[in-house]
Amino acid sequence: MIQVQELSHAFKIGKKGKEKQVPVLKGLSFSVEKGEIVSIVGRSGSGKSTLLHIMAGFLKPDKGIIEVNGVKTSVFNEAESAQFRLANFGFIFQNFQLMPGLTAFENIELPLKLRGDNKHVRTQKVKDILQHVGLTDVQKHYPNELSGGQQQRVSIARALVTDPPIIFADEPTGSLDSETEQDILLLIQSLNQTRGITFVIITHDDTVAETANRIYRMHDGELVERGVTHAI
Ligand SMILES: Nc1ncnc2c1ncn2[C@@H]1O[C@H](COP(=O)(O)OP(=O)(O)OP(=O)(O)O)[C@@H](O)[C@H]1O
Repeated sequence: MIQVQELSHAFKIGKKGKEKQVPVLKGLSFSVEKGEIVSIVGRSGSGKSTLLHIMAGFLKPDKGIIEVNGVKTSVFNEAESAQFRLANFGFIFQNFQLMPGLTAFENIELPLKLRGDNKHVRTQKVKDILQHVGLTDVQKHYPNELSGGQQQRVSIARALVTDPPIIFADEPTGSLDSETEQDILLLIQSLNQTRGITFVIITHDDTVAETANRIYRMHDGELVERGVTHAI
């Protein structure tokens, strides 16, 4: 489903004329199969977010090939990447990234508006998803009127509402207490099983990593497979 081949990326830092290259990804190759939950662990600064940004097409790599469902996305320009993202990827972030001026319902509805769905289709889809993630009762609440776990459910619902085959999650439970973390991990597993969504999860946390079918560790710019926790 996702194939990453010989991916290299370095950031330039320092003053113009005296820039230094800092290599972050060094010829990294790995793949994610359809229907898997894959987690990527590694110490802070090891390049996990850089890898996610490249896979999602936010950042162009210096070298390497990325294919998603047989489509070579690494050659896309910005507009092509944005269009591909809207159709294929959902995102979940540690700090939820909800729009503070929109209700839970409106936050979830937003990607459907961006894609041009009509009001009737939007309402139906948002209602279905609210029920699936257990938020029907708080749909009119604004983000600051929701708990952390509820806000993360809204952001998961927003990621799901366009039916993307792949969801990227960057520290999805990083701001939650351990009980709420467990709820969110169970929700991710259930969405993986009932909807067949593929998840790529970046995390520091071993409990989160172990939700995955496969764990990779970022080490010295490459990914090393750390083990299969439970095969799909
Ligand atoms: N825009 C940038 N310009 C220069 N250096 C950058 C930039 N973005 C990231 N880096 C550097 O690249 C390295 C990898 O960063 P990245 O954010 O991918 O790590 P990470 O593993 O996700 O870390 P964390 O777990 O702390 O989020 C770090 O050394 C960081 O300082």
